[in-house]
Amino acid sequence: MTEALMIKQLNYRRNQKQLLTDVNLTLPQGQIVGLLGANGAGKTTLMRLIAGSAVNFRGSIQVGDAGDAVARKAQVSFSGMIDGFNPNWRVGQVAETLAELLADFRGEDFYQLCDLLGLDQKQRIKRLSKGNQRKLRLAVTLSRRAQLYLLDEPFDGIDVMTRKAMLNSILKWAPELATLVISDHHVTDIEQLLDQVVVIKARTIAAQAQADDIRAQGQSVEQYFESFFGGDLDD
Ligand SMILES: Nc1ncnc2c1ncn2[C@@H]1O[C@H](COP(=O)(O)OP(=O)(O)OP(=O)(O)O)[C@@H](O)[C@H]1O
Repeated sequence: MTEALMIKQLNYRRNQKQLLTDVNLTLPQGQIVGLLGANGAGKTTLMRLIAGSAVNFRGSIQVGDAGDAVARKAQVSFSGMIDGFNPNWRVGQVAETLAELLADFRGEDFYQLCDLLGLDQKQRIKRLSKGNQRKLRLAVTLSRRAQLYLLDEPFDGIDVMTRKAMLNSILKWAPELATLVISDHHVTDIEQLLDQVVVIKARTIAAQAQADDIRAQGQSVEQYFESFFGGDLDD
């Protein structure tokens, strides 16, 4: 079986700073994976590298059959993709533009997701509240047909009701065979979704485990995650 993601000996430096060291990670198809780490651990950096938004690393990153950054961009739907958009655009314009740029963008899915999440097509990006900006990111990310979805802290600053709507969207819209990686440092937000947990600490992968195995040992995913930090969430 083709793995969804295979990373070997990934090392990445920026501005004379080592950001990731000897990262090895393999993820199977069809799982929801929590990428858990403290602030500054390297979650966003790792996602940008996988998505092909950051380059010039050592080692290899393979998404399905796609190895180079251009090929990976076509296989990975990354929530950070929206960061370069014109803040004056309206929500509807985002969809129109993406439909022109990306062969795998599904406008119908996007409009349905917007309805489900209560997003107004006519609102300009810059006028959206923080929560609505997070919803837009989620809608854009899930509206692509990709092998791998990377959701970078989708629930940051999100209230409980909105979080429920977003969790439902993820469960409903994530294609069965795709793999979803969700980064977070508040494990409780995503614990119920997770099949697998990857802990990133000190610039590398500290652990990888199936959520069911953690629970079978009488621990919650949150307790498991916290056990790597001894109550101190510094990376
Ligand atoms: N271009 C860069 N040059 C130098 N350092 C960088 C650069 N980009 C990120 N960093 C540093 O790399 C580290 C990892 O950052 P990253 O954003 O990947 O962490 P994170 O785990 O996503 O954190 P958070 O949970 O706070 O979002 C941080 O110390 C950050 O300051």
